[in-house]
Amino acid sequence: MRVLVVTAVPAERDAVTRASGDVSEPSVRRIPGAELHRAGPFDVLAGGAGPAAAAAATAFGLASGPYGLVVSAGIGGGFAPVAPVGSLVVASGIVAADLGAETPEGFVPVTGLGFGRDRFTPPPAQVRDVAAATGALTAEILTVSTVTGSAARAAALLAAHPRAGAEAMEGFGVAEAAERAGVPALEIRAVSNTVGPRDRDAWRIGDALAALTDAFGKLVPVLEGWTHHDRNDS
Ligand SMILES: O=C(O)c1cccc(C(=O)CC[C@H]2O[C@@H](n3cnc4c(=O)[nH]cnc43)[C@H](O)[C@@H]2O)c1
Repeated sequence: MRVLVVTAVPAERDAVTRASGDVSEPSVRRIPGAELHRAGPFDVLAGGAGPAAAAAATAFGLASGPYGLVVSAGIGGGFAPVAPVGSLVVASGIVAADLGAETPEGFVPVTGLGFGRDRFTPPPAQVRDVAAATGALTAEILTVSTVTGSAARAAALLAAHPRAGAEAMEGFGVAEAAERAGVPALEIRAVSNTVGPRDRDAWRIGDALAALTDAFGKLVPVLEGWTHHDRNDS
């Protein structure tokens, strides 16, 4: 099974491609708006930051397929104390945390307004396998368009989403495009910073990128298992 991995920036893409060993001569294919870097079972692209860029890039990536799975991957903010810097989170739910409306009574999600959707649920068996292979925490990952920068906003997000482990900016866009293409989607985040008051100097991007490489290395045999399982089922 080939897997499309969608990151925001090239540094995250390269952290994933490094997982499959020798990438001195990466195989690169141009698709509209991005480069697809082939590395073992993964085709990896850096689609840009935010859910809109991620959805567009995922749609073009999937159209170049076929793919059996899409993974939104990269660094992310972790909610303390469950997801410390350097840890890994795999999404049990991919949630658009700021898609809705402010009202006098507070934030109302689009579903409360009577339209749209604000969450996708990745396939639980694959989430379990990823967590077991990588040691990732399983929790909801919030998609936000604005990086959280205060303790008050972090607390409000956790109050609204008590099962949240991390936030990032692309997962919901990737999942939306994948759903429309009929392909299952996962989200995996390596925690580079704690969600809360902004302190860019405290971000441990190098450690998080190393954790991402390590995680995708551990996923290669897991994917082979899924592929064999698929074959045995057919
Ligand atoms: O400056 C660098 O070297 C560098 C290397 C890799 C990645 C970056 C990014 O800035 C990636 C942006 C990407 O990261 C996600 N992210 C990370 N922390 C948070 C957060 O606390 N809240 C929301 N998103 C976060 C997000 O998906 C961004 O698109 C820089």
